[in-house]
Amino acid sequence: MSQLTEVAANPYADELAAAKKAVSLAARLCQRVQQGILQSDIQSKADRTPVTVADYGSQVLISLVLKKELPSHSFSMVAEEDSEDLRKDDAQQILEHITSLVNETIANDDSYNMSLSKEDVLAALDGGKSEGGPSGRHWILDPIDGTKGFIRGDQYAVALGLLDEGKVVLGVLGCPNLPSKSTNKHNGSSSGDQVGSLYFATIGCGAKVQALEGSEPQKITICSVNNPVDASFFESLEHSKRDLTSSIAEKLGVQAPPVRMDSQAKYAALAQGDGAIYLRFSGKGYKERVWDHAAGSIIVTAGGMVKDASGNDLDFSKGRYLDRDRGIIATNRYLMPMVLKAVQEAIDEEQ
Ligand SMILES: Nc1ncnc2c1ncn2[C@@H]1O[C@H](COP(=O)(O)OS(=O)(=O)O)[C@@H](OP(=O)(O)O)[C@H]1O
Ligand SMILES: [Mg+2]
Ligand SMILES: [Mg+2]
Ligand SMILES: [Mg+2]
Repeated sequence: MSQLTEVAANPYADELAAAKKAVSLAARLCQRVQQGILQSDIQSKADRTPVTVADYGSQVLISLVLKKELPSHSFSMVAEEDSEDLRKDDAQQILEHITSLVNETIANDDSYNMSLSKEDVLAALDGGKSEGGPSGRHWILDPIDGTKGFIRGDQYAVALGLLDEGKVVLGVLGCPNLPSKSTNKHNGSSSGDQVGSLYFATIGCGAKVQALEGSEPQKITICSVNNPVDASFFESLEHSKRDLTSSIAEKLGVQAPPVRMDSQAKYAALAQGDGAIYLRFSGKGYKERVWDHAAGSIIVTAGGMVKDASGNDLDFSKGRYLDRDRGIIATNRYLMPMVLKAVQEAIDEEQ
């Protein structure tokens, strides 16, 4: 397809190309850090959740690449991290470390001839303080989703979405540790799946996967199981109300044990047909953040459905938090009505 035809078919082709480039570069930084992560690379945030040099480095690189690749676009970003903790006196060493990680990642790639100062790094981080909302365009970024999984050496995702007039129109998920069925199918490999994939979708154009290091994109499809007895479900490793999800699974007659996985890699795995259902029910009072679902949900909705517990679409237009009714359910269109019914019954019984 010529570039002109591609732009006509996909009005977000330029943004998609920039987002894929940004996420790939950030994933490279993350992979390097995960291989040799030290206790001194990890900090604790005010809400007691962890953040690492790679979360910060990834956010800096992504904002940098998006600005470089889309110079004529206005820039607004809703991102998880900010510079506050790094501006403290005792954070100077870690800030230096982040700055050199970012500069080394740029130097190892041929695209940009530049070097960032510590001030540039702080300013790039604060470019993610937008409130988002229902009008205009806003990037939505989780520079590392599943930081706990990242630290453990397990699954994590670099998750970038684009909100346009309150709707998610594009999503890219870099999943360095997730095996991709689709890329494997086409490279003829029989000795295990290709690990390290880039999943992406733009509204109305389906979802695809390619190797993080670059390969021909392949379409992915959600599984077509229509009997819940044959379905398996994903849930979070640490933030899941297991009593509720097991009650839902029991009502559905699901036989397989839950697949517990960190991060939006769950959405990617679901979108490529590795399982049939993703149930996300967090503790009472926890408000979901838009960056934990924007990229993942559009990759699933390309072939499946993502709803809240009342069967409504997720509303990303309300700022940094998701306006939703208890719980998130992702599955194919055959299973969704049955899952929603089981969810309602399980919630009613719980009350
Ligand atoms: N209490 C509570 N309940 C629900 N969700 C929470 C909670 N605390 C944090 N978070 C958010 O969960 C994000 C990670 O989601 P996961 O699906 O990877 O969870 S888990 O780590 O597997 O449990 C995680 O994203 P990252 O901070 O990007 O890792 C948080 O935004
Ligand atoms: Mg997250
Ligand atoms: Mg994060
Ligand atoms: Mg976090």
